[in-house]
Amino acid sequence: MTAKILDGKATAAEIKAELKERVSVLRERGVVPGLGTILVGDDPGSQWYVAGKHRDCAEVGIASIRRDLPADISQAELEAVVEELNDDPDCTGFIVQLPLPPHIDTDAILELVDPAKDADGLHPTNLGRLVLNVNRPITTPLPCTPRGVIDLMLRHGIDLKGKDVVVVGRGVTVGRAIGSLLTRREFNATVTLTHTGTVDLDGHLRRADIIVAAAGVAGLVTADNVKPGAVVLDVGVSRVEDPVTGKSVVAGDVAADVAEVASWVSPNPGGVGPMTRALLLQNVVESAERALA
Ligand SMILES: Nc1nc2c(c(=O)[nH]1)N[C@@H](CN(C=O)c1ccc(C(=O)N[C@@H](CCC(=O)O)C(=O)O)cc1)CN2
Repeated sequence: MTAKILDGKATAAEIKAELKERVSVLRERGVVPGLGTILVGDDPGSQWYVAGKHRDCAEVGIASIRRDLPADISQAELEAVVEELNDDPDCTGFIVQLPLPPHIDTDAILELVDPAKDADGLHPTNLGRLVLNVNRPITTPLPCTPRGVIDLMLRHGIDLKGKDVVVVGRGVTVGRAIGSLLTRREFNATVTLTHTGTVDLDGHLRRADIIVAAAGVAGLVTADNVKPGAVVLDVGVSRVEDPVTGKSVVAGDVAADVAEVASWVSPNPGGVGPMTRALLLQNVVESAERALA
């Protein structure tokens, strides 16, 4: 068996085309959605991700607001920038690029974001509403990566009802949030959240209909621990040394041989990453639509 590809790039392009239409409807009604980004420091990776977010905005007609700040900014100065975007009517949603420098209290910064403008869906109020299952239909932003994972499967015709989903990794942005989404009645999946303390991870993986690997451990999921015909999504990002060039390269959690046993795999890059970017835009558009309703 050779697995089919869950093409995140093509699916994200499809979502962006739909969003472009919705943005032009908003603009006709006098609303210009605007995404703000707050970037602290000069990490090249973070700069690249933020630049990508602004390119995506331009593609669909969302206005961009950038706040690029020095690495030695104080907590109080950064909080003032968050407050400024909370109060800016041109900014309908914004993100604080992570990670922040170690001297900054990240939780305090994220908590200061106006929940209605929380484009990442990571504010405690929005995560709390997700856990309480009170934002149905969607009334507050949802975390982009879990939403992207689910959309990627649904748009490839994969049925989630009654499926055994094993999530590897208990991080807030993916692992914890995806369980709250997938167990909603409209998806009706059964979710097992595994982590570094899980006994017999291989056994869990071998029983899974769907695996969402978000551990950040290169090559953690191999053909040996995947059930034939399973769907495998690779959300992991870690750095490894390329055996040929000796250079540091980005690696996913899923080994290449998984494609020999799975029915579907998401490539990495080109799978969940582009979906995360598209769902960020969708959160911004939905917030603007809600404000208008
Ligand atoms: N405030 C946030 N900070 C961070 C987030 C986030 O969602 N919100 N996630 C990551 C970085 N990130 C977005 O900010 C992000 C990372 C990677 C991709 C992506 O599309 N990756 C490509 C591969 C890129 C490569 O080759 O290096 C892919 O998967 O195809 C999108 C967004 C941490 N910070």
